[in-house]
Amino acid sequence: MQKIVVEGGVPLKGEVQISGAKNAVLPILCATLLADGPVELSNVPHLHDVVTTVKLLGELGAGLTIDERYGITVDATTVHSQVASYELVKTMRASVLVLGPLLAKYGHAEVSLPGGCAIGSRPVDLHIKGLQSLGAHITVENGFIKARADRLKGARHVFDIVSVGATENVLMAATLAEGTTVIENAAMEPEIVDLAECLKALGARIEGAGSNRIVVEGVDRLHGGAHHVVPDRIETGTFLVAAAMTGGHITARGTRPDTMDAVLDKLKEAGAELDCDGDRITLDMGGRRPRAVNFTTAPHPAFPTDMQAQFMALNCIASGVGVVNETIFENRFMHVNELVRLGADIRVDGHTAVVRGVERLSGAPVMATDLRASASLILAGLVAQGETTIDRIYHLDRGYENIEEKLSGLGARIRRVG
Ligand SMILES: CC(=O)N[C@H]1[C@@H](OP(=O)(O)OP(=O)(O)OC[C@H]2O[C@@H](n3ccc(=O)[nH]c3=O)[C@H](O)[C@@H]2O)O[C@H](CO)[C@@H](O)[C@@H]1O
Ligand SMILES: C=C(OP(=O)(O)O)C(=O)O
Repeated sequence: MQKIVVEGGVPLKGEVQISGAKNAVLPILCATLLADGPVELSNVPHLHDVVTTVKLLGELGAGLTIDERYGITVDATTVHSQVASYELVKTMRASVLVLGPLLAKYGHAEVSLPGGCAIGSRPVDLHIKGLQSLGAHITVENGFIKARADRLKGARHVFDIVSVGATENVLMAATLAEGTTVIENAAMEPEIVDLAECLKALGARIEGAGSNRIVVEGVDRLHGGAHHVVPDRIETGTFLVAAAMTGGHITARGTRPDTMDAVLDKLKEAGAELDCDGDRITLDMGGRRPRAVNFTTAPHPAFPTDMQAQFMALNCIASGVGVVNETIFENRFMHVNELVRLGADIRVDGHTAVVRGVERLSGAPVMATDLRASASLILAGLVAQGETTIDRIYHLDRGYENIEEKLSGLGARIRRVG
């Protein structure tokens, strides 16, 4: 099995190109199922999760063309199956996002339940309730969500709690429903805005994406079109934290500073100097040790759960004590024990982790447990004395494109072995 080996101690310097966002491209690939013509996607990151989604679309019968720059064109006019199998869905939660599009387009869909994952249970009751509000009949049998509707009907739906995935499923389904759908307490993530932009390019009528109230005027059909995927704010944040931890000076290129206020504010609080200029963010730490920061994860625009592990790594070597509250997932502290193996001082009590910064970490073999946990271990390895070997890096390949090449380009001593 492949591993990543990091030798700590180099302050990162230089420029890094940011890829398209995993959490935007996955729902957008699912949305292509709604269109009556080819949909051309650019700025698609080359990630394992993208490969899995493409495989799923292929299994459903969609025509797929991939160009030399990893632009993907999906032609869903040849789709002949409305069943998403367990084999593909189990490896990736985002597969449940074919439910809304298949149901809206074909009047029926069967999608395997995604099941839990390392960071906590991943229920889909909110997805189901939302689609039921649009008139779908849904049962859960033999591990499958089975949905049926002659034609979905627009309705007002108020989400009990903010859910990114459920907002996406209902938004996609509503584009082809009869009449107006109002989604209240909608998720406001930049990836929802990007999905709405793509749907609009295909002829959907949507207002309010990015606010907590989205209004969709259903249309009879969506046509083909083109969309450029939004840059990955979590990948951007991960590189900026890496630079801050190593006392470095880097520029992230091809990103969107306006999508990451909470993260940039925390970096400033940690002592980083930041300069945002168009699609570039420059961070200068000037060799200083970061200050520990307190934060609580919550839906956008608050601090993202997908940056929790990386900032936890920063707190490990910062001056002072940082208190971290995780409110989205019940089990998203899997990286704590691994960081402790590198010499970190962290106490967990329920949803709260108290991190006392130490002067230095020391390299050791560690195990990646999920995607962002893997990233946090690389970041810790970048500042640890000696060699850190990270096992089970397939998690990393789900969500970071060429992370070791990109970090090497910034001067890090990092390599993949095995
Ligand atoms: C609000 C939030 O930060 N969502 C994150 C969540 O999105 P993802 O779409 O996976 O999860 P949701 O936004 O749906 O989950 C938000 C909360 O709602 C609960 N829930 C969700 C669906 C459902 O049917 N029933 C239910 O109870 C979840 O357990 C969770 O506590 O994970 C992604 C991957 O890490 C992140 O990119 C998203 O930012
Ligand atoms: C956990 C993540 O992704 P997923 O919801 O696809 O598991 C993530 O992006 O951090």
